[in-house]
Amino acid sequence: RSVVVLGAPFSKGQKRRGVERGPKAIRDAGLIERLSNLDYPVHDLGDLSFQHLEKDDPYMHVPFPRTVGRANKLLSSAVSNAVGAGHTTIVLGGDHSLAIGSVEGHAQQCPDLCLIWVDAHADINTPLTSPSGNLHGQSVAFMLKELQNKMPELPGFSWMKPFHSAKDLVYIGLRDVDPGEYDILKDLGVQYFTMRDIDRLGIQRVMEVTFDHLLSRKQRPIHLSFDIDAMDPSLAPATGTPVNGGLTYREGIWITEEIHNTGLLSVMDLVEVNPALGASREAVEITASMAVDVIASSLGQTREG
Ligand SMILES: N[C@@]1(C(=O)O)CN(C[C@@H]2CCCCN2)C[C@@H]1CCC[B-](O)(O)O
Ligand SMILES: [Mn+2]
Ligand SMILES: [Mn+2]
Ligand SMILES: [Mn+2]
Repeated sequence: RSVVVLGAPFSKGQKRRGVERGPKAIRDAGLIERLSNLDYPVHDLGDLSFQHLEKDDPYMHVPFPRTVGRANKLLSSAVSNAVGAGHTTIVLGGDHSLAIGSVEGHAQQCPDLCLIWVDAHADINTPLTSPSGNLHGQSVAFMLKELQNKMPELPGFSWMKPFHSAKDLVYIGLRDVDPGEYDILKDLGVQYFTMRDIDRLGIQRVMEVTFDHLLSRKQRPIHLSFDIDAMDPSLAPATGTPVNGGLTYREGIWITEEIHNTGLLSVMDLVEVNPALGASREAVEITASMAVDVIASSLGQTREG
């Protein structure tokens, strides 16, 4: 399988400047070189260029809906094309609102995909439940058919409709979930593992239960949407919404090694690296290096040689 890398220098799903420079920071940390050591061709397709729409007033306290919607429409077709061409596709963010387009485009090619969301946050607010309005905290709500009647028609999103089922989603790493999100997770019966669950069960058991939940009936393509803020802030400080008590390095790499070992990884997002938010150059490098390690181990880099 060949691998393509696609930069999505996107920031309008949240309010902190700098996350649009995430793709460059990850490349500068040596991503392409690291992937080239693995045994398949790697194509770097460069960065998508997103238009910033002049007239894009907030809609129901949601900022930049048209800009975010337009960017995701573009990303959706880029991911759909890459997957359709037979490539395993790595999307570099950029904020987590880009997952709307990434997963939607993947689902155009692989409607039976399953989604593993590694994140401190559930990103499942609707515009009505969101405390911030920021679309990077609402990505999953746009995807789920079960939430269709709870989602207003946001300008900029008429190109898509909900395409995913709650039973085909698993969260790993949750530790900062809003009340409205908690209600949705419970109502929909979504399978999730908080950091407390990981402490109770251990990461090996968490991955066994995750794959049993998603793959036991039938093997199908995996979409891994990995928010770098799932990692403990000591390992990924340069990010917009850090939350203490995150994944250890070894837990994060166990997750990605196990996903690689399924042989089913089809598309991966690595999002929320914000070089502007590192307290020092070293903090930025630590974060970008963590992102490279997460991606490389998802694609087959092993610790045993
Ligand atoms: N749920 C949130 C939302 O704004 O919707 C609220 N939260 C921040 C808030 C700070 C104060 C304590 C409670 N949490 C960020 C999260 C979105 C994260 C997006 B991601 O892509 O980084 O996961
Ligand atoms: Mn090619
Ligand atoms: Mn997050
Ligand atoms: Mn996220």
